[in-house]
Amino acid sequence: MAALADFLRPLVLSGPSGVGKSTLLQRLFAEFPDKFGFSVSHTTRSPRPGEIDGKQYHFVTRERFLELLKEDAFIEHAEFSGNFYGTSFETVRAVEQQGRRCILDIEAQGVRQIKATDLNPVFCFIAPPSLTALRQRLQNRGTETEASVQKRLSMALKEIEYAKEPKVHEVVIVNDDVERAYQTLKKLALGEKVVGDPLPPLDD
Ligand SMILES: Nc1ncnc2c1ncn2[C@@H]1O[C@H](COP(=O)(O)OP(=O)(O)OP(=O)(O)O)[C@@H](O)[C@H]1O
Repeated sequence: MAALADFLRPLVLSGPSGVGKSTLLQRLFAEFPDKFGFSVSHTTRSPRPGEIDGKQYHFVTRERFLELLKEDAFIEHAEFSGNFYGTSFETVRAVEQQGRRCILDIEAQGVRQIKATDLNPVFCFIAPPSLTALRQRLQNRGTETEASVQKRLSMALKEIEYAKEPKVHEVVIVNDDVERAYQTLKKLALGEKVVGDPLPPLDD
C-alpha cells in the first residue's frame, strides 16, 4: 500500500524563512494532535517571545551544541545568521517510538545532509508566491530587524536555486493562499499522493 508506505517515511519540509512553514505546521498539529510529531531541533539562538524550550526548539548554549556535535548526535546541522541549528537522531527516534509520523522543518544545507543519510524521507519544498510577498511576511511578522530580513532574503534566493535542481524535492507547495497550501500539505502528510505546484519564477 503506497499510502501507508509513504506515511511511515519522515516528512521533511523546507523553504525560505518567513514562507509560512510554522503557520502550516501549527494547523496540521492542531487538526491531528495524535498523528504527527514535530522533530524539535536544537538551536543556539535566543527564544522569541512565546517560544517554549522543548516545544519549538531545544534552546542550548553554543558550548552544549558543540559538545553534541562532537558526539555525532545530529542527523544534520547548520549555522545560520550566527546561530547553530541541528536535528538530533534522538528526537526523530522519540517521535517514531510514539507511532507518529515525524515531521522535520529543515533548511537547504540540512536537506543536503539528510540526503546523505539513510532516513529516506519525503522532501517537500514550501515556496513563496514571490520575493515581494516573502519580504512582506518577514517584515509583518515583526521578529526581524531590517538587516535580518535582508539576510533571510538572500538565503531564500539560494534555497530556491537549490530547489530548482531536479529530484531535490518530491513535492513543491506554493504558499500563496494559506488554505489552499494547507489542504495540499495535509494530503501529503497523511500519505496521499499529491500533485505539487510548479516553482514560481521569483524574479521580481
Ligand atoms: N499564505 C500566507 N499568506 C500571507 N501570510 C502568510 C501566509 N502564510 C504565513 N503567513 C505569515 O507569514 C509570516 C511568516 O510565517 P512563519 O513564521 O510561519 O514562517 P516560517 O517559514 O516558519 O519562518 P522561519 O523559518 O523563519 O521560522 C507570519 O507572520 C505568518 O502569519
